[in-house]
Amino acid sequence: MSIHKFPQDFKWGVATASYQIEGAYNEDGRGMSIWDTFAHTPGKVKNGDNGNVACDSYHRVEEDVQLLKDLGVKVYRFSVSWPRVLPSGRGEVNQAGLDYYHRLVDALVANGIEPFCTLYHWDLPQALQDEGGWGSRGTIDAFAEYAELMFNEFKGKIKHWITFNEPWCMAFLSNYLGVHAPGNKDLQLAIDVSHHLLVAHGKAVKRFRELGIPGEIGIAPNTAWAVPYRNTEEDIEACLRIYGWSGDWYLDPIYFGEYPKFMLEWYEKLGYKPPVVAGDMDIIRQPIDFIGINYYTSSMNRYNPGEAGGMLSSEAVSLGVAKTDIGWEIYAEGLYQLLRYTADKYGNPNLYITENGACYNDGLEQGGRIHDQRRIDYLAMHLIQASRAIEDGINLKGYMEWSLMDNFEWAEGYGMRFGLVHVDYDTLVRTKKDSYYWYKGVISRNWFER
Ligand SMILES: OC[C@@H]1[C@@H](O)[C@H](O)[C@@H](O)c2[nH]c(CCc3ccccc3)c[n+]21
Repeated sequence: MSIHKFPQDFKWGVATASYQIEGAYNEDGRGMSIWDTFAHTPGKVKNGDNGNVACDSYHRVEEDVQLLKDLGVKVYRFSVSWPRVLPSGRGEVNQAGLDYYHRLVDALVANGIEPFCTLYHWDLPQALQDEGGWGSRGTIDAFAEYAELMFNEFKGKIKHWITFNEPWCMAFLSNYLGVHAPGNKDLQLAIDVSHHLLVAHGKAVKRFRELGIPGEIGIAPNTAWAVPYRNTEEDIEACLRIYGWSGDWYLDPIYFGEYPKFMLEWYEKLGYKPPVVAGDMDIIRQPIDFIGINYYTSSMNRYNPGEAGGMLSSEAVSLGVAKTDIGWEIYAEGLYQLLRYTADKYGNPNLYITENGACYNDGLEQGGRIHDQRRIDYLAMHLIQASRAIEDGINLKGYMEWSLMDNFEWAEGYGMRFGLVHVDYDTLVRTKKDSYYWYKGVISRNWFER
């Protein structure tokens, strides 16, 4: 057994997202989002689940903040529902929507918890989608206006801001693979969406600086690590394309003002390229204060130019390790390698792990306890790698576990549970799982033994 320690000021937290927990989808003036439309479309979400009610967090601010306080977190990462504050995406503000976030933020601050606000976690106002959504350059300025509204409204209260959660999901999972809202399957559209969201990110960061908003701002790509099947150039390059797809494609324009050459050449070989307009790259490359790392799993990849290799000619081969209940392989070493790669490539910037967690669908046992030992094991394995990264000089400043509570797991619906707290979706009763108590201990001690 060894002791794994963390720095004194390490920001321990948990994360959630608006569409996954709030519910109240048509209350108090909230406008429709693309996820309301998508989830209401038969066949898109397992069991026909949707976020109409979710965890009903819109009506349970005090109850949820009490869960956070009991857990002892220093930060709480949540996201804002853009259509709740701007029902049509731009123009008229819905004061009741802003009031909800004021209630949440004020309760957090009153309990000594720092709000960590994601401006966009996938719930685009449907009104903007009707005008082309992220495939249209018009959405860029709509986002910048939304961001400015939130910066001014919460100036001094919210000091940690994330523009976008997982650009790859916004672009490729949603517009090339068609798995998420709005469900398109168009590679050029996905490349257009990537570019437009990057310009929108840059404009928001620029306004953040110009407005003199106190605090820090960053972006949270989902970056999957990839291990080469054989130590050959072909397999290594197949891996480079995998994390280039979801990581470098977004971070290189921000840090270097240009798309990664190897990915540009790959797309151009297929006949695709980003719709760059003069001046875009200078807007995108506004300096940011941190990178949010969302890490869950890794893959082993090998070069395969055939069908199995897909658009990137990179085929995933099983790592031969245990999987969580959603089928993702458990590979904690990949977190360290990803942190190392990111630190080395982008000049050791401040990093937060903005998401890390596991899907285990353990249910309520007699006596109302939930023995999710597998989640505890998963978290411990990954926190060991986080502690190792810090000892190696990587500027990892915090860790936000996904997720505070079971919630709407996108296309998987409510069948996949990631929470430290169990939610009974019939009664909405919250029940702390064993992992909640374990994580509470880690936070209070700032170390753990394993
Ligand atoms: O799937 C668990 C969580 C989601 O609930 C979060 O909203 C989202 O930020 C998030 N990202 C990832 C990794 C990328 C991914 C997203 C969705 C589906 C499959 C993989 C896992 N998760």
